[in-house]
Amino acid sequence: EQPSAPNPVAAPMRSLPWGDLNFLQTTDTHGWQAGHLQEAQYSADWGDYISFAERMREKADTMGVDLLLVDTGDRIEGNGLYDGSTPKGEYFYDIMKEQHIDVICTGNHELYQADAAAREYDITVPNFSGRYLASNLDYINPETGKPVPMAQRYRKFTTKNRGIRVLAFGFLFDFTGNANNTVVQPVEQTIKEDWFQEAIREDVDLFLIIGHVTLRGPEYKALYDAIRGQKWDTPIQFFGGHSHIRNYAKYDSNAHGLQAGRYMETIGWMSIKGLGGSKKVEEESRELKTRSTPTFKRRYIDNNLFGYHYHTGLNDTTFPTEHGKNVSAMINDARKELKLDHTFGCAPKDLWMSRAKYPSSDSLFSWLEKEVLPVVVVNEERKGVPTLALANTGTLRFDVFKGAFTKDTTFIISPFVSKFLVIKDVPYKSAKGILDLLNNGGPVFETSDFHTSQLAPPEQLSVLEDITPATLAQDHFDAFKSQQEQIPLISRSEKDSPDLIPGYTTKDEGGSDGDDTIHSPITFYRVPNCVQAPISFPAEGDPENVDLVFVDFIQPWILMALQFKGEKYGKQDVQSYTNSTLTELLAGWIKDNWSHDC
Ligand SMILES: Nc1ccn([C@@H]2O[C@H](COP(=O)(O)O)[C@@H](O)[C@H]2O)c(=O)n1
Repeated sequence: EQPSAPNPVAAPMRSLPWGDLNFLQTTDTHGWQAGHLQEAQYSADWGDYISFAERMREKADTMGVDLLLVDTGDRIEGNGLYDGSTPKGEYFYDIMKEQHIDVICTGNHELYQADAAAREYDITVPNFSGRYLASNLDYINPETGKPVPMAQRYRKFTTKNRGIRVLAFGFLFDFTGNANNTVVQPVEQTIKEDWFQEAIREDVDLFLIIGHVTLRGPEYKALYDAIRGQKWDTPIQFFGGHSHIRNYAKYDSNAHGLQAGRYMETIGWMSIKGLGGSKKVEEESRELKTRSTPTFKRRYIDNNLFGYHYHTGLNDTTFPTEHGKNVSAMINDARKELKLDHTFGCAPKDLWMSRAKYPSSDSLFSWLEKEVLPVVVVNEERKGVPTLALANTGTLRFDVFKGAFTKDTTFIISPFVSKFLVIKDVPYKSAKGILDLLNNGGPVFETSDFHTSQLAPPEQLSVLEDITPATLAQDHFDAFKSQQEQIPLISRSEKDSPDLIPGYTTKDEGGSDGDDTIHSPITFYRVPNCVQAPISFPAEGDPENVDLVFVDFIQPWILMALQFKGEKYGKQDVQSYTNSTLTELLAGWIKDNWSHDC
């Protein structure tokens, strides 16, 4: 743990089911390798995760089973540990590489910026040489201008203890927002290629598909169909990512998928019992002959030391490995060098992305729209011109907690290098309808690559309905009726069971027993795709024209919406509005408005 991390709190736990082949998964860690320094239940760091993996490997060796680690991308953008240096990731890549990851792939965030994609190719791929897979991704060699595979397309290997023959692929969803030094081939095209068709005809005990892909997205459906077209019953294990949720999919009795959340909150655990393999012990071989299909089990591990001790059966003294401790020290040194604890001000209260309703005084997006945008969206040359300022809600990435607002917090909230752009003097009659179009979509966006869901926080890709106190109460009632595991714990006296900590209460295709820690549930309110602030509007009546100002990420949607409104604007009409990034503007706002000590 980092020195300033809060101590984990004891909670009722579920143990990890072991199989012949076991996995630990990270995904969408977004630079949170220092762990959560304001949330005790996610307070373990990358060093602790290294100790955990090493202790679990020792356990696996003792049991004669195998343990593999996978990471499914989006390792960068979202935390000062990556975003706080120039160039970005100065300390990050060295920290990341200390974990022995067996199969690793790329996420969309590694590809938004050309410099990040180049670092991925030059640093991360060699750091995980032979284990980094890029089944549908090419890098444009800057010297030749020609595409080369980002990394090897697939990997075939045999596990150490059980001799299980694994064929692994590493995919990225059909992403189109990448910088022009990479080429993402749609998965549906890749599966037609000769190398892929030959690979899926190989005789193996398990197909392992890791990807920065949502479990129920069309890409995994295509991959599943392609493999099942050749091998009707070879077990397939999928690992997914991208939508930031804990999730599980059962494609058939022999093909399952796991997705391990986001931001180093969750370590995914997957175990498969009954796989073929050349090194089975005698009695188990007999048992396996009678077993028709393997069994798949999953857990979502809260990333904290209480859980790590619980799952390894070790304690403060016996748990940490030298390697893990050294990596925790590396992270602490990097944080100090980057001055991530430097305080800009003190947040007077919690502001929530999705735990509070929008609009409301506790909503992060109401704060952005009402307090921040009207102050930071300024261009001296356009002073006094009526302006509509728009930002997508996906541009903010995490809650603000009451207390110190540090350099780290600015990147946690707003990691992107997005600046504001302007289209000047847009007729107000057209400009005023843009927000509604972006929020309510409609046919104009359905026919393009620009689905408006890309504007909102990724969690909303999968959480399609509000989770309110009323729905939670109903769930609790339903669970009670069907005698679910959690209920007796919630209703026991404090003496028997500690107060439950609010956190994940996952319901997925595996049921409602996936979380390793039993939590009390939290609310989730969906938010609009974009918010808007009117600035310098006349006291009465509507302006004739407005400056339409927006974060650069949403430019394609803005141009499309304007066209729909009958306005003929193109890229040539878009100009720069601010020199500073939203992150820098936010930091300035905090200094000016919340500058007192906590
Ligand atoms: N410059 C950017 C880049 C991304 N976003 C938002 O993030 C979403 C993707 O996040 P994942 O972690 O799921 O990959 C994207 O859809 C945008 O909402 C942004 O706002 N600005």
